[in-house]
Amino acid sequence: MKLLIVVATRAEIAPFLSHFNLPDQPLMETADFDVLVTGVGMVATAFALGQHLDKNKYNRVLNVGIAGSFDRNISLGELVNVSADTFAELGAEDHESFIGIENLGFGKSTYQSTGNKNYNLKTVNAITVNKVHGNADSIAKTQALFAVQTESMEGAAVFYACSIQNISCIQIRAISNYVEPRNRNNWEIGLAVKNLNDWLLSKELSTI
Ligand SMILES: O=C(O)c1cccc(C(=O)CC[C@H]2O[C@@H](n3cnc4c(=O)[nH]cnc43)[C@H](O)[C@@H]2O)c1
Repeated sequence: MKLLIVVATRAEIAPFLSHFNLPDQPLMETADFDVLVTGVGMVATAFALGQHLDKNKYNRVLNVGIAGSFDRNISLGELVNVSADTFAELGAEDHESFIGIENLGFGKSTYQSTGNKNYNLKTVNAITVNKVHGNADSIAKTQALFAVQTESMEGAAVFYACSIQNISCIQIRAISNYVEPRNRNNWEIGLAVKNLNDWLLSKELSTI
């Protein structure tokens, strides 16, 4: 059995894929690891990963990608290890309040990494969203509700699929931007992608 690397877009791990000369297709298989490119967002990720894990066995899943940070103590380009990830929009609005899915009695919204190791990275809690934050009011409301450090559009979906399939799963993200009123000029996608790929290429993948 081997490692499955899950990523939303090919661009986020292009240097890694080039290094191993992997073809431009959603699933890339090697002797030591496979790479699944799911598409952006929790729906695309849960479907692609669920379908794949149903027919293929792995001993570990590694979700990688870029992410936004609420926490200004985390530098742009820095890598973080996400230990818990919450579907932030799952629930109901109740006038000015929000009722989480737990309190509605329909399940749970937070999923954990499993089999985590010490990678010498900051460990953070995250949310997963359908809509990238870019409005001051909604950012303030979200921070008051969840008090997490980072957000992505896929992380909780990967943890969810792995928990159903009982597969060990970790999530490493490189911070490309702060969660703030939208200003695409402030995003450092190139730096985040470089640092993420340098980290991946520095690792003996079988030890992750
Ligand atoms: O142009 C945009 O507005 C834009 C919005 C989200 C993502 C992108 C990407 O190019 C990469 C896709 C990937 O990025 C993750 N991501 C990065 N920053 C954030 C964030 O602040 N909030 C949520 N997700 C973020 C996300 O996981 C996407 O899959 C471009």
